[in-house]
Amino acid sequence: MASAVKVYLRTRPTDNVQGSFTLQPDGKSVAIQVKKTDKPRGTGHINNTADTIKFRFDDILLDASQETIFGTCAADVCDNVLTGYNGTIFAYGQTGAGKTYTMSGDVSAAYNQRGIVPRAIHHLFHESELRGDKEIEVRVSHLEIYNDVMYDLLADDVTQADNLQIVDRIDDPRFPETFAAGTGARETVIKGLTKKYCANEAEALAYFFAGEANRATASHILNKTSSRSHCIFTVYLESRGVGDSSEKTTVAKLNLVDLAGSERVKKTSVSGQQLKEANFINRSLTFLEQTVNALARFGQDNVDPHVSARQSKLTHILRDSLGGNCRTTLIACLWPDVEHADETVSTCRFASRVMTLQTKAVVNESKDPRVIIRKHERQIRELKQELAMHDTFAGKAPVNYGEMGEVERQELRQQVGMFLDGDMPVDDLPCESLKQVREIFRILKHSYRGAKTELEDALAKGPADTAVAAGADAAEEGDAEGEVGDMDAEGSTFNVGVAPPDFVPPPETPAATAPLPSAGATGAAETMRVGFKGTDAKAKAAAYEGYKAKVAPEKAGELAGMLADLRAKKRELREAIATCNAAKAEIDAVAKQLEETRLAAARGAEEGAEEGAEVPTKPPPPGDVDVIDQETYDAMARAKQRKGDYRRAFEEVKSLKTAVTEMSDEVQQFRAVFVNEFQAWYDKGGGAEFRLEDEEEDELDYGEKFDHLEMQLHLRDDPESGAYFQSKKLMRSGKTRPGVDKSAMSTMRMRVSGGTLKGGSKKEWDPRDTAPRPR
Ligand SMILES: Nc1ncnc2c1ncn2[C@@H]1O[C@H](COP(=O)(O)OP(=O)(O)OP(=O)(O)O)[C@@H](O)[C@H]1O
Repeated sequence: MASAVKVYLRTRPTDNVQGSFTLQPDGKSVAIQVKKTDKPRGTGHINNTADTIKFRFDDILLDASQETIFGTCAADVCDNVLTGYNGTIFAYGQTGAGKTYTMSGDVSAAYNQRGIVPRAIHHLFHESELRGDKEIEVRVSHLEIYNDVMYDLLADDVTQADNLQIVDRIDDPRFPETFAAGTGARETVIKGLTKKYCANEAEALAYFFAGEANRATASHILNKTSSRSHCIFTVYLESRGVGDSSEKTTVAKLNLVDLAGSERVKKTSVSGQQLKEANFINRSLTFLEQTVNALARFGQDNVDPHVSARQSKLTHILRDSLGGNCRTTLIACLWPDVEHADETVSTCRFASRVMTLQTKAVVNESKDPRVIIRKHERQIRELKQELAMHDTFAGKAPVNYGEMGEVERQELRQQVGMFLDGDMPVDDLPCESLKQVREIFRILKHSYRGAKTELEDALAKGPADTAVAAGADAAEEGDAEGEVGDMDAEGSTFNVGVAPPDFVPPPETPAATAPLPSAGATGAAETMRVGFKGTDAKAKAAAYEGYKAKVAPEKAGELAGMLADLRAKKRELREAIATCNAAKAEIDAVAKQLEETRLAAARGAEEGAEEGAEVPTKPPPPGDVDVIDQETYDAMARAKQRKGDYRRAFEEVKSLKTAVTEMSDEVQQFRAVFVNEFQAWYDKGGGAEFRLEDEEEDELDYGEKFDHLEMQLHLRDDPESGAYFQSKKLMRSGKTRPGVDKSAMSTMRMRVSGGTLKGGSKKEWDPRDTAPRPR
C-alpha cells in the first residue's frame, strides 16, 4: 500500500530568531520571514513580493529533546522494520543545523544526548527480546559517500574505495538478505559492503561507533565538526517464527542516513580540500533535490528524461527510500537563526517536496538456499538445547555441547590446578562431555610441557648451576618448594612442579606445541585462577569475581557451601570405601589362614594313613574339621565379625555414592545456572563497575578509567545504558570484534589526517593542507 513520506522539522536552539521563524497555532505549520534582500536566488520573486513564507509538516519540534525526537520520528519506523517493512530515516539540512546531533547524538556528552541511531539499535534489540515469538538475527553495515566515492566503514581496509558496486535488481534470489522475493519489487543493493553479525546491542553499537570514528569531518566557521560525507548506517533484520519449519523468513532493513550539510561557501569560507568537498556535497544535494522533484512530478516510475537517480551515488542508493519498497521519514534540521533564513527556506522547500512523495512498502519474505542453511544452523543450535534438556530430565548434570566459554574454561583451569596441587581428588574433575575431557588433557599437556622445558633448561645448565639457580629463586621468592626442576628428598626423582603464573593453554594449533615460558611457581591452583589472557578475558575474570562478591554473593556463597558439602561427602565416601576394603582384606586374610590350616590338617591325616589309618579321597572342607585349635577358632570368629562389618560398610558406600552423585548433579546444575546468569549480566554491560578492582588496574589508561566512572554514574541513572557504554569500551579497548583493533584505528586516523575525527581523537583541520585526502 502506498504511503506518504513523513516529514518532521527539528530546530536547533538559537538566540537569534528575532521573529524570523514563527510556529503557527496548529503546531504543524511555520511562517518564515525573509528579508527581501535575503530572498533565495532563482525563486523568480522580486523584492516587492510577500516576505512571509508558510510551510506545513507532519510535526514541528522546536528545541525538542533527543528522546522526543526518537519517540515522534523514529520509533514507528523501527516497529515497522520489526514487522518486515524496510525503513529509512534521514536527516537533511544546512551545515551546523544538527543532523549529526539528531542521528548520532553527542557521543561525548551525557547519555540522554544520544541520537536516533543508538536509540534505534536499543529499540530493535529490546523489542525483539520482548517479542518472544520471533527469532531475529541482526547484521549491520556502515557506508560513507565521500566526494561521490563509496567507502565501507566496517571493512578491514577502510581506505579501499573501488570494491563496492551499486546493483539494481528485481526479484533476484541470489541476494536473499534484503529482498522481497516474489513481490516483483525492485531493490538497490551495494555489492561488496561488509555486513557484521551482531549478537547483542553492545556489538551493534560498537560497529556504529567504529564507523563514526572513521568518518571524515572538518572544522569550519559554522561547525567545529562538520561532516564532509554522507553516511548510511543500515541494520538488517532477519526473523522467523519460533518453531516455524518453513524456510519463510522475513527480512527488512533500516537505513539511518546522516547527510552532509549544504553550505554556502561564502559563509563557511572554506578553501582547498574543504572547498572541493563542499562542491561535492552541494552537487550531490542538488541531484537529490532534482530526483525528489522528478519523483514528485512523475511518481515512482520517474520518466523525466533529464533526471536519473543514477546520476549520483547518493540518489542511486536512496532511490528505494524515496519512492520504492520502504517506509521513509525525513527529519529536516533547521538553524532558525535570522542569519540563516534563506537556508531555512531552502530546507523547508525541499522538505515539503519530499512530503509529496509516495512509497510502496511490502513485507519482505524470503525463501532461499542461504536462508535454508541458516535455518539448519539454527536447528543444530536447537538440537543442542534439546540434548541439554534431555540430560536435565534424565537427572544428568547440564552439559555444554557448544563451544566452551571463557568462564567455563577458567573454572576448569581452577579445578585442574586444585587437582595438581593435591587439593582435589581425581574423581572430582568434571568429565561430562568429550569437550571437557579434551580441555582437561590440553591443560595437563601444556602444564607438563612447561615443566619439561624447565627441567631440560635446568639439566642443560648442569647440577651446580641448577642448585645456584634454585637457591637464587628461593631467596628471591622466599619459597622455592615445588619448583620445577627441584630434586626430591632422595635426589633421584624430580618434582614436576607447576606451570608459570601467566600460563594459559593456547588453542590447539601447531604453534601451540611451542614450550611455555617459565616463571617462579606459586601453586597450580593460583596459576589456573589467573590464567586469562587478553583485555576482555581479564575484564571478564574480574567481572566474574566481582559478580560473585557483590552482585550475587548469596548465590555464590550457596555454590561455595554446596561445593564444601560435596567435598565433605566425598571424604566420607573415601573413608567408607577404605573401611570396606580393610574389612575385605581381613576376611581374605582369615580365609587364607583357614585354608592353610585345613591343608595342613589334610596333610597330617595323609601321613597318618601311611602309618595304617583310613585315607580320605579329598581333604575335608574347613567346617568338617572335627577338632579345631583355639587359634583357628578365633580367626573364624573374627572373619564372621568382619563379614558383618564389610556388609555394613558396603551398604554405606552404596548410599554415599548415590548421595555424592546427586549432590554433584545439583552442584553442576546450580553452577550452570549461575554461570549463565553471570553471562547474561555481563552481556548486558555488567562488570564494568568491577574493572578498577581488577588487579590489572594499573593497566587501565586514563580513558578507560574515565569510562568506568562514567559507566557507574550512568548505570545508576539509567540501568539500560549498559550496552551503550559497553560498546564504547569495546571501541576504546580496540577489540578486533566487533569494530576494529588498535592498529586498524591508527590507519583510520591517518586516513582522515586532513580533518577532525568525530567521536574519536580530534585533529584540527588545517586549511593550508590541500593534499588529497589520503584514501
Ligand atoms: N538540538 C540541538 N541541541 C543541542 N545542540 C545541538 C542541537 N543541534 C545541533 N547542536 C549542536 O550544534 C553543533 C552542530 O551540529 P551538527 O554537527 O549535528 O550539525 P550538522 O547538521 O551535522 O552539520 P554538518 O552538516 O556540518 O555536519 C554541534 O555542536 C551540536 O552538538
